[in-house]
Amino acid sequence: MSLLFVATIIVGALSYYFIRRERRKTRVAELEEKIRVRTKEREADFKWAEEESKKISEEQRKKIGELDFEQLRAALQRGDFTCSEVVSAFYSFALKANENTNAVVLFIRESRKWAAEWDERAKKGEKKPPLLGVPISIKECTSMKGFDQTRGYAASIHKPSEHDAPLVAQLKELGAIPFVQTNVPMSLLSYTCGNSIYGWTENPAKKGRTPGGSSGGESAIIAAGGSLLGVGGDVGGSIRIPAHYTGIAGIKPSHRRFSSKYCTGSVPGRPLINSSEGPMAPSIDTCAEICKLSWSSTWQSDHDPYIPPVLWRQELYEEGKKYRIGYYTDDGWFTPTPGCARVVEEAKKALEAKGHTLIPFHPPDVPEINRLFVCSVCVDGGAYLMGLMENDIPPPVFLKALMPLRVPILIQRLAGFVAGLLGYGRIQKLSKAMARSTSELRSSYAAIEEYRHRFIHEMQKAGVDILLCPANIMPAPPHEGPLHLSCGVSYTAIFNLLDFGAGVCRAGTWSTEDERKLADYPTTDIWYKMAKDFSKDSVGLPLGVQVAAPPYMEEGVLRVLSDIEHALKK
Ligand SMILES: CCCCCC/C=C\CCCCCCCC(=O)NCCO
Repeated sequence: MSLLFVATIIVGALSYYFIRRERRKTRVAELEEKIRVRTKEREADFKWAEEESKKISEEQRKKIGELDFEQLRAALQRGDFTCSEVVSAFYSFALKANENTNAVVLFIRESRKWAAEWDERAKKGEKKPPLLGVPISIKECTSMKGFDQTRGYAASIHKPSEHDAPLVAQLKELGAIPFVQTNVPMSLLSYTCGNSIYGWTENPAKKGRTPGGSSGGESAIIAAGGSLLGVGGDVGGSIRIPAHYTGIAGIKPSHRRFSSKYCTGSVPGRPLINSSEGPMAPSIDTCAEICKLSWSSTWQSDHDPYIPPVLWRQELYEEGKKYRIGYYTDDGWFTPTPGCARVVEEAKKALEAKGHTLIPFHPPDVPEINRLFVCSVCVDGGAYLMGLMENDIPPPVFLKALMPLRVPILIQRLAGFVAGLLGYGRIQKLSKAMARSTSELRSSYAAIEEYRHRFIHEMQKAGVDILLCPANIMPAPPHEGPLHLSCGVSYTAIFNLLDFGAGVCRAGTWSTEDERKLADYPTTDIWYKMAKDFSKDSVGLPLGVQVAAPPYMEEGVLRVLSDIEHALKK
């Protein structure tokens, strides 16, 4: 009897195992087929773009390629080039940029039609909108009607969106022409850039290094000259870290300045830590111009009543406006590698020279805030992410990164306790990040709400309006680096948790002196060792600084970044 029982259990377990294995095989085959089809569509798209790019003379293309954003905009307004000529030129710039970066996901073929329509209207003498004919690149997960927002999941191929994201829709009405979709990391919850559908995106400054993420396709195409303006999104640094790694600029406004309607985030249903769309461009002045145009009317709140009708506040952006700026180079959680702190000191001096007042500021309790961020950005301990990944075919390093989340929460904490006994306090701290119950989740949310008021109070006490700090702990690391160092986003994630507006502009370059000083960088735990390792051999890589301010003060952030960029950008 008992033998029969044991045999039944074994047969049952084996059948379950084999059925699951077969199901998985069938699923993988289905997903691989989807990727094969998408790869063919992508190749066809690139051929199409190549043909279309020939519809302009070499001489015209060269002239267009020499223009920056403002010059191109003015040339289009004057009618020096038609929108169709400009879009043709940008197909070729994007293809060229893609050769070394693999930033482009798909071309938006309707751009050809939109350009022709604007040309037609201009011919009829209609009033020209302010962004007439300016081509813009769009992060893959930003809703575009008729296009997939896969977020790197093969399962989401051929499930096109029915709507444009509000920021895209508004930019289109202002005359801009979305012409290309750009790459993201699978899940979006990482600051690298790669997935099984489209592969890895390279940093144009150095092969083998990431352009950052999740808006890494955007930063790469812009830094490589394939686009003059892009739309990214940011829930923990996804606009700002790519800007820092590639030497461009970007701003994540506080989340109720642009509507997020129709935007597919990394973890839907997440309160408090929200994703914000925002502009990315070679210069912060372009980002400022886009914010100004967008907030010069109540378009966003007219289309999404959850957005308060806060208009552009020119008085905060006025050239010559002086601010009291709190600055720090170390947040008390993760000491940045040398160049990343040095550029903050240089930006501080440049701002003082412009007449701003710089005051040392210590953000309170960042280690605890980092723990609360990880808890709240995942919400359910990683269950949603793991569900999607298990039903898909992630690059192996993504599975490795998710491994700690597969361990039951009690074991995570026990392992953290042991790490604490061995002197690895930071690891112990993060091992307590995931909520074990809704009651723990609620108390994390309560702690975030309380922290927001405490932080503002600290700023008021110190008499500062705006903050200056590093953009990230290191210069652009190798592709897999961010997946091993998810805890390396404290400098950016804090401003998502606070819901501040925050932006980054270029402030310098990793130098031989930074490389030499790296020898003294701490190696007190595995995370510091990795950051040190990933920062090696970085001479010549771009470095940015970050500026942040409480909600609805984005104009001040843009003013300070512009002052830094003009003083320091080489
Ligand atoms: C892919 C592995 C995920 C592991 C989960 C680790 C938990 C927390 C990591 C936080 C990292 C945040 C990076 C944020 C990137 C970002 O801003 N994405 C924008 C999405 O719209």
